[in-house]
Order: sequence, then C-alpha cells, then structure tokens
Amino acid sequence: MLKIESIDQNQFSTIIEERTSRDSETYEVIDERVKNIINSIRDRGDAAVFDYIEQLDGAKLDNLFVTEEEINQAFEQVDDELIDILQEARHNIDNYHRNQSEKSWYTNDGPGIWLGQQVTPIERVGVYVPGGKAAYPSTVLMNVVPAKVAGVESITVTTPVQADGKVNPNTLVAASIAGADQILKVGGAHGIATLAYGTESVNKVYKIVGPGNAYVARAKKFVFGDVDIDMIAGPSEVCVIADDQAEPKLIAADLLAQAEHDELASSILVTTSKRIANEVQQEVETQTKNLSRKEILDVSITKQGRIYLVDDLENAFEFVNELAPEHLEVLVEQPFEQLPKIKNAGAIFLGSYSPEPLGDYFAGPNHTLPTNGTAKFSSPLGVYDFQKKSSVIYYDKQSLEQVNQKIQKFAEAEGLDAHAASIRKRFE
Ligand SMILES: NC(=O)c1ccc[n+]([C@@H]2O[C@H](COP(=O)([O-])OP(=O)(O)OC[C@H]3O[C@@H](n4cnc5c(N)ncnc54)[C@H](O)[C@@H]3O)[C@@H](O)[C@H]2O)c1
Ligand SMILES: N[C@H](CO)Cc1c[nH]c[nH+]1
Ligand SMILES: [Zn+2]
Repeated sequence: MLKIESIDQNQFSTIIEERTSRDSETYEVIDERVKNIINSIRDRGDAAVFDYIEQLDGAKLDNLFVTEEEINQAFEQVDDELIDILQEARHNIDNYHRNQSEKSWYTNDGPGIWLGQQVTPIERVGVYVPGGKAAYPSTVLMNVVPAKVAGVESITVTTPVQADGKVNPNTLVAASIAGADQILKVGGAHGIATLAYGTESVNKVYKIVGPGNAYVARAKKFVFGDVDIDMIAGPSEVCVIADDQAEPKLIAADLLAQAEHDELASSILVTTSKRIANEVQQEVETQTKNLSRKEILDVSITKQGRIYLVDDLENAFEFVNELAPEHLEVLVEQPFEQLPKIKNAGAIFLGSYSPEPLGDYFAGPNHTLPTNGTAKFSSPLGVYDFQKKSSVIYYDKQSLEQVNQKIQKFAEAEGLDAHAASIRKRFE
C-alpha cells in the first residue's frame, strides 16, 4: 500500500535526509568483492575476465567480443517494426544532443595576442549497458549517440553475456544502429575493470559511462581517477507534483512506471489535494494487479513509495527542490508558469501528455540522469561529457615584451627563478 503522509516545512529536511542517506554497511560485502575483481583483472587480464564470466554469468567463452555474424543474426531476430522505432528514437536523440555540442573559440585580445579554448572529443570511451535482469536497448542509444555527436573515435559497449554465450539481440541491434565500434560480452564489475585497465584483447578506454547495478556502480567509483566516469546512477526515481486538477489514474500509472524498474526504485507524489492523494493510493492498488512485475512493484511501492500532502504549491516546490529528483512530472494547471520555481531536478516533464516514459525512450533528451539528490549539483548525460577542452595561448614578441617585467616579478615572488629566466632570456 502506498502510504500517505501530511507534512509541513519543518519536516522537509529530515524526510529527505532519511530518503537519500545510504547504508554504508550494505556496500561492505559488495566493495570487497568488487576490489578483488578489479585487482585480479589488472593482474591476470583476459584469463581473469573469462573466469569471472564463467563464475558469475555462467558462460564459457573463448572470445570477449561480439562478432559481425552475431550482429547480423540479431537483426534477423528483432522485428522490423522495433528496428524502425529504434532508428527513429536514435534520430530524435541525435537531433536533441546536437544542440549541446560545445565549440572551440578564440579571441584576439589586442594586437599580437590570441587566446582561446580548443574543444576535442575524448578519443576512447566505454559504455556500460545493463543486461542482468533485463536488456535496455534505450540505454544503448542514450549513451552511444551523444558520444557519436561529440566525435568520439572509438566507442566500446560492454554488456553481460547470457549463459548460452549470446547477448540480447535488442541490445546488439541498438548498439549497431547507434554506431558503437565494438561490443564486449562482459557485464558487472568485471566489465568496468576490463574497460578501465584493458587486457591482452581489449584496449583500455579513457572514460566509462552508463548505469548498472551496485557492482557496476561501486566498480565505477573505484576506477574513477584512473579513468573518468560520468556519474554514479542509482535506482530510478520519479516525483510527481499534482494539484486538484490532475488525473489520479495517470499519476498512479506514472508512479508505477518507475517503481517497476527494481525493488529500490522510488516513486513519490507531492500534492496539495487530499482527494487526489486518496484516489491515487486506490489507483496504485488497482493498477498493480494488472502489471507483470507485481512482486517488484509491491516492494518498491511499499518501501520507497510515498504520497506527501502539503499545504500549497509553494511548499510542494520547496520540498521538491530539496529532494532534487531524477525525474519530475509537473501535473498542475499552467505547468510552464511553474518552471522558474524548479531549481533541482534531472529532467522535468510538463503537463499530462509528457509522461516520464516519453523521455525514457523517444523524445530526445537523455535518460541517464543524476539520482539520489545529486541533481543539486549535476546534469543529465550529454555531449559535453564526451568533450574536453584545452586552453590556447599565443603572444607575439612585442606583446610578451610589454608584460616581461611583471611576469618576472610575479615569478620571483613565488621564489621560482627558472620561471623568471624563461621569460627574461627571450629579451637578453
Ligand atoms: N539510470 C538509468 O538510466 C538506468 C537505465 C537502465 C537500467 N538502470 C538500472 O540498472 C540496473 C541494472 O541491473 P542488472 O542487475 O539488471 O544488470 P547489470 O548489467 O547492471 O548487472 C548484471 C551483472 O552484474 C553481475 N553480478 C550480479 N551479481 C553479482 C555478484 N554477486 N558478484 C559480482 N557480480 C555480480 C553479473 O555477473 C552481471 O554481469 C537496475 O538497477 C536498473 O534499474 C538504470
Ligand atoms: N527510467 C530509467 C532511468 O532514467 C531509464 C529507462 C530505460 N528503460 C526504461 N527506462
Ligand atoms: Zn524507466
């Protein structure tokens, strides 16, 4: 049963603290395991990767890469209508992300001085695609397409292999449509370690992106620094703000859509209406009965699901800004007018006809988003995650001569006379 709680401003921070604090003991066992996996792949390379695949995924492989033939077979297995939909979604994602591309710029700061910033793509990127409990072709598109738009030269997708040695055909078709350069059959922490450190058969990458379970997330945390990562994406979250005009049936459907991801997913309704609260509670009960992932829904709705009743919309937005949800649906009259009130949310869905799954699959914006309150300081995955910048500096002789004494003085103040000499020697 989805619980209803009436809350006031004084309770906001305590409620949110409780919701977002992580139980560090839960990670102790996972962390030890993940560190062992990373260390043995660093020590033993391919041999260790094959061992973990056999032990954890139940497959005996002699090649870590998906072959061209396997990709062709996948295209035969996947129905044509889905292939067309994947292509259209790829197009929408590509179109949206093109607006994010950062460009190099140069300024002529006086005669003989050019300053600028050169933007270059990261050369080699790894994309983790989850594939344990379910396959996520949408996640393939969301992670590979922005990397392509950024101009990344080599994109390696890695995803768990099934016990029969194959990879889910939908994932393979999506990877091919998105333009991945190679696909590895390595899931979990072993997939992350393989990408981060490389082996005899796999080239290491410079950055790893993509969501996954706790083994994947903790492995990303441990390899960060040796490679870059995008973020640690936790369990999915949706928060709906609704006034008295919203439709309880639709609110319930949207809460259940995120709750079905896994037992840890979180679905929250913040409303000003007691009637809406009661009707949504009832609707969630009714609709759950007709859904296939009933067991997951029962756990996530009971444990993390909540309906919070607040006094007015001002309070609703204040609570939501503190919560900083991954997805925020604004189901109130005049949703556009509320937009300036939203400071912290990964993705904002306005009005009754912009449900969250529209963003998961099709509209174009990325579905890899900051979770667990991190939308307070981070952004959706985007083209900018695959680009980096170099400063560019040019002074001619005359321009340097004009500032020569100042730089020498500055360097001497730091006690760095070799720095001062580097400038001085040009004018001796
Ligand atoms: N944020 C997003 O955009 C987004 C998108 C899709 C999926 N997800 C989330 O990603 C997660 C996917 O999880 P999943 O488990 O289905 O797939 P996964 O691919 O993340 O994990 C499966 C891998 O974990 C390994 N593993 C499982 N148990 C292990 C153990 N005890 N020790 C070591 N390794 C182990 C398996 O060998 C397998 O290779 C879900 O929580 C889902 O909600 C998030
Ligand atoms: N809602 C998930 C996290 O944003 C993404 C997803 C993939 N497939 C369906 N949903
Ligand atoms: Zn989803």
